[in-house]
Amino acid sequence: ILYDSFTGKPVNKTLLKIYETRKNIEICTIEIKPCEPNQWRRVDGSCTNPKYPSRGTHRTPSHRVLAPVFSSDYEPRKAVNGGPLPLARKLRTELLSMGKASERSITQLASYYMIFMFTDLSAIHEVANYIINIETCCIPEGQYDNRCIPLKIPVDDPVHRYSGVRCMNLTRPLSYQTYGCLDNGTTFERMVIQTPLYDLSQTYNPTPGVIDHIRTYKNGLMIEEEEDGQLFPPTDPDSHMCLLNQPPRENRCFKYHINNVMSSNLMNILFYRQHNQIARELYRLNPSWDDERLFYTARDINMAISVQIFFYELLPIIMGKKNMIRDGIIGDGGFRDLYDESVEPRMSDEYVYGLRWFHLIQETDLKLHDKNGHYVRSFPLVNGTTRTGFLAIDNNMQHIIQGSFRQLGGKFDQTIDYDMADRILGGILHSSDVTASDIEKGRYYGLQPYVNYKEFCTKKKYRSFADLEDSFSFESLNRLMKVYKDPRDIDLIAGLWGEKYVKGGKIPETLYCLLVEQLKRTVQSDRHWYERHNRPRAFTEEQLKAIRQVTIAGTLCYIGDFVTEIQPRAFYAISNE
Ligand code: HEM
Repeated sequence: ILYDSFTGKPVNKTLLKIYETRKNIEICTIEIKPCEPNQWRRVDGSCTNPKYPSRGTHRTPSHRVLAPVFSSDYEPRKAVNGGPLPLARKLRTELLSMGKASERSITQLASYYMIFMFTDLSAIHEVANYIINIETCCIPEGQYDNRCIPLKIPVDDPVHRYSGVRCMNLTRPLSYQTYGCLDNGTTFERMVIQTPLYDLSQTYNPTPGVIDHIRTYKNGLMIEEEEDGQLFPPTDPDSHMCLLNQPPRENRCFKYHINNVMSSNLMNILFYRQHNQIARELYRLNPSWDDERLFYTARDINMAISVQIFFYELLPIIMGKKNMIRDGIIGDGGFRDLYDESVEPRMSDEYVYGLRWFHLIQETDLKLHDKNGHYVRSFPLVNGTTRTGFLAIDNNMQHIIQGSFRQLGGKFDQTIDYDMADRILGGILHSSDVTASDIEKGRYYGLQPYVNYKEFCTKKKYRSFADLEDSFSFESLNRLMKVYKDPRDIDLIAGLWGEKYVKGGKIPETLYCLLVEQLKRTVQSDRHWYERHNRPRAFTEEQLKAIRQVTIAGTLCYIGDFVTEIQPRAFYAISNE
């Protein structure tokens, strides 16, 4: 049955005709085979909830915690006084300090895993749009191009007052309207490419049909290519997506996976390899199993590992373990069944957007180490985006992994690393400021002001800056008062940047609340959630126990190149304890 990606309902003939004329059937619809009650989790995410078969597939519309707000024509909302909101770049330079500071006990690996888990939910098609498709937003050619939303740089900018750069290329978010699945003039709905579930979309690729190119259809294995004794997912020698590869030595480029930020690429290679390791082990133990069973069992275990590490090892460090137990995000061992078939699998825009706050914790100066733990050299992380070929040469992958659990991560504070602030896209764009993009994009997604989200979370009213005194330090609130005339003008991410952290955790109170809001839905809406005892082909008690014992350290021992020594809790730094 052909379903409409936006409404989630079977497509009728009239609509099909419209899509045919617009030549966008492939994007606006998805074909789904009837759901079978005992089937494995499908790669394309369909039938996650049989009541809504097409919800959970890629291109499922997002959930909105608060209804979107725009001015006319889906342009950003205005300030309370009717004027434009302050320039995004101005806000960034006024609200965030630039510099470098390390956490005392959290490693770089935490940020690698964080970005890896975020790429399970999002994709870089919006970035590709402004680095590959539309490069003209800052030149006269792009001046009247409606697709362009360039970041303007004020003349007194602390960095660019000297450089002469007055504009950074940026394009509008991609929506159902962009692809012609909804008519112009209807409410903006962002088009998200991955499935709205934690199901390793980045490893298995939910785009219909792609998995057939990745699987060998033998013994549950996926295709691996060997280079220099290391195993990689298939490469495309003709791809132009690896913009920063330095040929002839660096020519590997994913064919069926996203060529992304380097840390995410690296984790993805590891989980890809892990699938095959698990499949081989399963085959050794169960030589009578067919390919289908081996593939889906290996995938099921691989997904469970990725989520177990995220929910039970990484997020508790960030959100506070007691908070997460209190709010029902994690259990205290054993099976858990929170599935509720009335809840549609959807990801909230605010959740994915809120994860951008983690741009503040990213240390970009990578310290590469060899397998004996000796420092080798530094490498700027931002020079590695889309540079998949770099990971295949000179033991780089091994050295980055070895460094990831030895180097301290960036501090969770209101300071942004220099490269994140001004050179986020390495050599791909001359100047690029991810945090200014974060502000600008929030406005084009129609996110409501920060205080409305705070109100949603605390049920209190925030009408004046004085109402915010309990949630900000004197200095952070002062910074906000300097740039915003009214607290109802404050952009969501700008509020998060300065807000005090949730008790027992390391993230802003309102971000914590938005993460909880989504993570609950994630567990409730997923029939295949690994902790359920009555999901199709559920783990036995003993099997779940084994998954519960998995750690990021154990995973790196299992699949990381030459990881023979590692601290047991590798998101924490090596200590004498
Ligand atoms: C803790 C690590 C990180 C996390 C959790 C994170 C998270 C995110 C999220 C959630 C988005 C929005 C995606 C969307 O809405 O579809 C985003 C956008 C982006 N991130 Fe990160 N990120 C991290 C580190 C990095 C690093 C290291 C780089 C580059 C080296 C990077 C570059 C970008 C870029 C270029 C965008 C798009 C900006 C835009 O067009 O608005 N991020 N990131």
